[in-house]
Amino acid sequence: MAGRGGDGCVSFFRDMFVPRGPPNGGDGGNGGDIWFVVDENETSLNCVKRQLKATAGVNGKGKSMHGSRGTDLVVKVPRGTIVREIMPTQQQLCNEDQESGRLQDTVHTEGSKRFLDALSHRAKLRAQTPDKSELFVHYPRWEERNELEDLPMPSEYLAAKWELDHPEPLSVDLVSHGQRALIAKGGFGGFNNPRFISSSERQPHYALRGLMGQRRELELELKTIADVGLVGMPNAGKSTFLGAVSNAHPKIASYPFTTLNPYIGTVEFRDTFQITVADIPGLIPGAHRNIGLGHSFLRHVERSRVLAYIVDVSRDSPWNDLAALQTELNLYSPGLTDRPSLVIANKADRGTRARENFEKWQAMTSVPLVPISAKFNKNILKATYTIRQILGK
Ligand SMILES: Nc1nc2c(ncn2[C@@H]2O[C@H](COP(=O)(O)OP(=O)(O)OP(=O)(O)O)[C@@H](O)[C@H]2O)c(=O)[nH]1
Ligand SMILES: [Mg+2]
Repeated sequence: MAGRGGDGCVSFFRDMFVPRGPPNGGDGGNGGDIWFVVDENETSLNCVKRQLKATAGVNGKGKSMHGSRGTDLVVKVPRGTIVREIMPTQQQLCNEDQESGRLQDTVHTEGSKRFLDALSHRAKLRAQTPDKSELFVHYPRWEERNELEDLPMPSEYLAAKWELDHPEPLSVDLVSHGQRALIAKGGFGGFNNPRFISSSERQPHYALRGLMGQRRELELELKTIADVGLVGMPNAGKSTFLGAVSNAHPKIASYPFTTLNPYIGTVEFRDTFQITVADIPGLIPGAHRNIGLGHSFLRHVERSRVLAYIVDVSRDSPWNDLAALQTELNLYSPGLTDRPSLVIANKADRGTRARENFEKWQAMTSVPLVPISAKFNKNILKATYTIRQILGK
């Protein structure tokens, strides 16, 4: 929720010789806004609190002192964050309608029903337009004397209120470093009493209250954006590969499902060209039935331009592993495997079996196949240059 606007102040100039001077209240400050800003160093949404609140604007004071603006709340989010507004469901809207209609349900006769209809309609209207005098701060003991029914409201106030009452549903995709999005706008700060001076009113004994800040219910989803997405079975060596080619230091271990969260590394070439690579948890056959860690992480490779399949080439018939991976990708999002891709045949250091497998595989496929040993840093450059070549196409 954004900050509430501060109230305007009603006050008058006072001096030893001027007991009733001109009005000199100050305006209330606007409430703080809530902003999201993309920071590429953030990797997860854990940093975003469940409830966000910006500070309120300060009330105006006498001697024309304006209240200061509420401080904006700026929240860092990772690149690839998608923000959506949660709209009230049909059911919730129905409940609200029932609530206001409850009065009617207890009535049976036609005549009294019409009477209660009118009553509840009026109650509804009143709920929408609160007593106008409540929108103002009154000078002590002037509440009764201030006649504000016909007072025109300032256009800035009306515009701010319109915006608050008719919010555009929020839907943004935060894709680049430094990108900002206004998530909730702070409330309008109330006007002071001098602003209400007119030909008919020289001494206004009222000032405007501030408006509430915007309040939104949002859903955040992270769909990582990297140039290359690493896809492979658990233990194939995805994280070892990422560690070998980039500045990242992902956790590596000899058991499956070492990686539990997506990880992004940047590969730097000699000519300063850079590519980002996303390492995600391993995928196993049946992931679409939520076996293993399921499909939930595939959204992190969904937006990659190139898919790099990491396959342990020392396993029996490694091409079956590739087929299984592709099946899972297509079950997650049909057509995902049409994306430019290459196969990185890892663990090529593992004896003759690895070499035989590789040679056999190369003879039967047309996809780029690069043998490497991520662990012993063999042929890594060939792999990164092949990726760069595919990206350039
Ligand atoms: N011999 C050999 N072992 C490797 C090679 N690359 C990785 N390994 C080993 O394979 C094991 C798994 O490596 P990881 O990089 O953690 O595999 P991963 O694909 O990230 O696994 P998950 O995160 O569990 O999906 C580790 O014990 C590595 O040391 C390689 O090129 N040769
Ligand atoms: Mg891993």
